[in-house]
Amino acid sequence: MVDAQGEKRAIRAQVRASRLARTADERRIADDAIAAAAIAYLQEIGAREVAAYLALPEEPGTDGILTWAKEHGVRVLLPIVRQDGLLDWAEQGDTIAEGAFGLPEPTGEVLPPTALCDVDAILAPASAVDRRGMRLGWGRGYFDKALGALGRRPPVHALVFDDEILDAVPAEAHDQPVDGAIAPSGRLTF
Ligand SMILES: Nc1nc2c(c(=O)[nH]1)N(C=O)[C@@H](CNc1ccc(C(=O)N[C@@H](CCC(=O)O)C(=O)O)cc1)CN2
Ligand SMILES: Nc1ncnc2c1ncn2[C@@H]1O[C@H](COP(=O)(O)OP(=O)(O)OP(=O)(O)O)[C@@H](O)[C@H]1O
Repeated sequence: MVDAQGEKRAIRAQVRASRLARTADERRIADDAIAAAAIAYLQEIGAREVAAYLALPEEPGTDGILTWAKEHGVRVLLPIVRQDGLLDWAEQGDTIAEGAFGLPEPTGEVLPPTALCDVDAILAPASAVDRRGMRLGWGRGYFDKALGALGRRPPVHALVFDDEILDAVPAEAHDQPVDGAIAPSGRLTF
């Protein structure tokens, strides 16, 4: 009997261990490569507004992308975890606060979940993605809900390390596929 939730838990545990095992040098090299691929993509589509996230040290980093966006007048929406399981958003500013689950969060004016409709591209956190575009998150459904609620959906790319691009991740009915992945080895389109 295939148990999608059990398989998902096992993949998340493996990814968590692999992320924690990376050295600071390895992280920096990977983050720089992800930023280069992401920035090239955002330039290619002429993005003026993007949704991304503030990364924990072990996650695929977004600092390079956020700095580039700030320098080029590209507006970035960053998620804020709500009590009810949805995500609010706030524009990238100069300060960061610690939010729910110890996640770094923006401190600006809080925008509702529908703010996500207006962006040109979404760079989503993920624990793994497969070659069909099925994305696995961290198990609370925040991005599945955020993406599932959008009428017109901007293109979504998962930011992952190369070893997180798998042949198949377990899919459940509510899982929202993504359009591509951005990893140190470059951008993949599904
Ligand atoms: N940097 C960052 N911000 C983000 C996300 C993210 O993945 N990364 N999110 C993306 O959705 C949302 C928050 N998602 C969360 C998802 C799960 C848990 C959590 O508590 N998870 C479990 C087990 C995690 C694990 O398997 O390692 C726990 O800690 O008990 C917390 C936040 C919004 N902001
Ligand atoms: N659109 C939705 N509406 C209501 N509940 C949802 C929705 N999407 C996901 N969920 C719930 O969220 C929980 C976590 O789902 P899942 O294990 O697929 O998370 P995930 O893909 O790791 O999370 P995330 O979307 O945050 O990256 C599940 O219990 C699921 O029922």
